Amino acid sequence: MINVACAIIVIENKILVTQRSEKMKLPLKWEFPGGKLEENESEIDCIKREIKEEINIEIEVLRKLSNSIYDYGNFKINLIPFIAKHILGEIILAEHKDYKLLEKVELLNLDWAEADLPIVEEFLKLEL
Ligand SMILES: Nc1nc2c([nH]c(=O)n2[C@H]2C[C@H](O)[C@@H](COP(=O)(O)OP(=O)(O)OP(=O)(O)O)O2)c(=O)[nH]1
Repeated sequence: MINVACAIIVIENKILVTQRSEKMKLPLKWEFPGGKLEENESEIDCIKREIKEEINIEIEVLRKLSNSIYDYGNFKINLIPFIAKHILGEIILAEHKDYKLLEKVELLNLDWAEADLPIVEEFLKLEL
């Protein structure tokens, strides 16, 4: 099982979502940006590092949501979600095809990576 941290990043009351590129696994699916934990790396360090690497911004982590464990068949993932806020920097995509800043209700309309669906649902139930 691979451990992947991801971040629901709030920027001026909108939620940042990113689209995987054609070349990545799960091509063109929407996700919360993030990536795999490295050896001996904390979940928080991982998500801050991945967000800086992938979308060029610095975040402050606010809280953790429930992990989502999902079996894609050829690999199994433990997806570790955090809510975070944007602190510094402009969005520059290093790997993703696209991004959107959406209202909460708009999150339901995306073609999500399957593992993200329970996270989207938990997030939508929160007061924010
Ligand atoms: N970053 C991120 N990955 C997710 C989410 N949901 C989901 O199923 N995944 C999957 C897609 C990837 O297989 C894995 C994250 O790995 P990654 O983005 O660091 O690496 P990758 O698969 O693109 O690259 P690689 O395995 O080919 O080296 O987790 C999500 O919300 N965010």
